[in-house]
Amino acid sequence: MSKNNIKNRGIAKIASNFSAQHLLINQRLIHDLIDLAEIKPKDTVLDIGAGTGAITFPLAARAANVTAIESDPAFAGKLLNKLNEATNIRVKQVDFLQYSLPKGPFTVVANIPYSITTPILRKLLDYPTVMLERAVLIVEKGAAQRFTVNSVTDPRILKWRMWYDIKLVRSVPPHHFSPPPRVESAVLTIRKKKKFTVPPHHHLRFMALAEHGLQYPQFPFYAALTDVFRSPQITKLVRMLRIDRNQPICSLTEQQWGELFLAMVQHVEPWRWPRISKKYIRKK
Ligand SMILES: C[S@@+](CC[C@H](N)C(=O)[O-])C[C@H]1O[C@@H](n2cnc3c(N)ncnc32)[C@H](O)[C@@H]1O
Repeated sequence: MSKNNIKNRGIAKIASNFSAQHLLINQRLIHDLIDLAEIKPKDTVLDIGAGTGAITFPLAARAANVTAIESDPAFAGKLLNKLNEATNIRVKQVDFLQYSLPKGPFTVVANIPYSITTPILRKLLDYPTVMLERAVLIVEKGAAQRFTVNSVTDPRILKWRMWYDIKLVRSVPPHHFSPPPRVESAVLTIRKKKKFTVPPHHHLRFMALAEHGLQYPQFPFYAALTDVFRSPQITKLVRMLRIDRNQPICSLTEQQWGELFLAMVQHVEPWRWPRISKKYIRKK
C-alpha cells in the first residue's frame, strides 16, 4: 500500500471517529436530562462520554461530584482545561468499558457513544449488585425501542427489566446535536425498582430460566417450559399467573416471570432448573 493510501485511510478513520461524536447543543434538553435524573446535592454522578462537557458542567452545579469519563485524549484535555474553579469534577481519560464503577450509590446522566450502547448497559445493568440508582441516557431511538418493547424476546433485556424500570421518555431530533446524527435519538430513563420480585442474588439463575424459556419466544407458554415444570405444575402456574396456556411465552409480564421463577426455586427439583451458562459468571 502506498504512503498516501495509508495516510488517507488514517484521515478517513479520524473523520469517521469524529463524526461519531455528536455533541449536544440544546441547552433546554441538557437541563431536562438533569431534571429527569432528579439530581440531589449529595449525589455522585457519572457522565459517560463527556465530550467537551456539555452535560458535565451543568451537572456539577447540582451534584456533590461528577466524574467525566472520556476516552478521546483531545476531548479529555479540553475538559481539563475548562475545569477552573469546578472542584467537584474529576476527568477520567479512559474507555468506560474498562472503568471501575463507584462502590457506593451513583447516577448516570449521559449522551453515550451509540456504537457501544449495549456494552455500556451490560456494564451498568447485568449485575444488580452494581450500585446504579438511576440513569438518564440519550441513545439511538431504535435501541430505546428495543429496551422498552412490550413483549420481551431478549432474555438479557428481560433480566434488566426485572430490577430496573426502563422507559423511553421522548424522541430527540437530529438538530439537537452537532454534527446531527443520521439516526433519530431518544431519552431513556432507567430507575432501580423499589421492590424486586426476584432477589438480586438470583440474577444468574433467573437469566438461565429466561434464556431457556425464550429460546423460541413465540412458543406457547406450556410448550416453552415443559423441560422445567411437570404437566400438573404447568396447570397450576396457568391458574396462578392468570394466563392462557397457549399464549406466547414472550407475552408474560416481568411480574409473571418473577412469580414463575419463584415457583421454580420453591417447587421444582434443582436438577430440572436450566443451567447457568459459564459466560455469565464474572471473573473476580
Ligand atoms: C455522542 S458524544 C457525547 C459528547 C458529550 N457528552 C455531549 O453530549 O456533547 C460521545 C462521546 O463519547 C466518547 N467515547 C466514545 N467511546 C467511548 C468510550 N469507550 N469510553 C468513554 N468515552 C467514549 C466520544 O469521544 C464522545 O466524546
